[in-house]
Amino acid sequence: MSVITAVTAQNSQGVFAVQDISVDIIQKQIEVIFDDIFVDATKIGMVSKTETIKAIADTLSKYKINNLVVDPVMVSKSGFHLLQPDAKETLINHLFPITTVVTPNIPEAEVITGLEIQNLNDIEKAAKIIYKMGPKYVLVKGGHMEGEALDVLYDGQKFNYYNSPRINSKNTHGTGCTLSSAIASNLGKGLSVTESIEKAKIYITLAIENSFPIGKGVGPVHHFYELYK
Ligand SMILES: Nc1ncnc2c1ncn2[C@@H]1O[C@H](COP(=O)(O)OP(=O)(O)O)[C@@H](O)[C@H]1O
Ligand SMILES: Cc1ncc(COP(=O)(O)O)c(N)n1
Repeated sequence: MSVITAVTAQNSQGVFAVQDISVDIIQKQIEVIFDDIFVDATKIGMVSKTETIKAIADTLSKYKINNLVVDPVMVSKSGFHLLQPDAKETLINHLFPITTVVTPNIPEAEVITGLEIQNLNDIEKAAKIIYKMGPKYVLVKGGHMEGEALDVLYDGQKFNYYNSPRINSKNTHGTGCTLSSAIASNLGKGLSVTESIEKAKIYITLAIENSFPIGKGVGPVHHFYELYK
């Protein structure tokens, strides 16, 4: 089930316009879903602005939500600010405390923590700081680093590492969105957080390997059910 929080005009070359959906309709979309169908897991992606985030957090708080994955989407691959800068604090204060797994990429982890991230040690430092903001697990994704695509999970006590070779492809539009959705789906099926991430990492790696060059810019990753065994 989907709740539309904003409509974007975007293609492989960039994001050209955003229209936010009004708060009343966002709240109603959440209510009619949760009042009707049991929700095993929820994933939140682009949330755009303060009012939207507050509406989501307030409405979700009326329900007993399980397995909330928050992808703190801030800037698209093409450089468009998908989260208004003044909404960052609201995202941290209102959503992080109810989050099961938060999945920042490196630039997002830098904005959230104020740290400059250049190596694994910095990633681990950032994960510890973000953990203190309330989520049960922090997964810092390594797509924006050099070398292997290494994602680092922190659970408040120890780190787990999810590694894959870096695939030489320019078609990586939506890699983070895909990974967080796959993690949420796995949690909804009842897998543990670590198993969910392990399987999601395999899924995104195959989806990038099978991505295709449509459009003039950054093409999409490729999803098909056979990948997801
Ligand atoms: N070129 C690549 N090769 C292999 N894995 C990648 C590549 N780029 C990103 N990934 C993986 O895709 C997932 C999303 O990461 P990332 O691209 O950092 O997120 P975002 O889309 O939020 O910027 C992570 O598991 C990351 O390791
Ligand atoms: C609605 C929406 N959510 C997220 C992204 C980020 O994805 P990417 O960084 O691959 O452009 C996007 N472009 N659009």
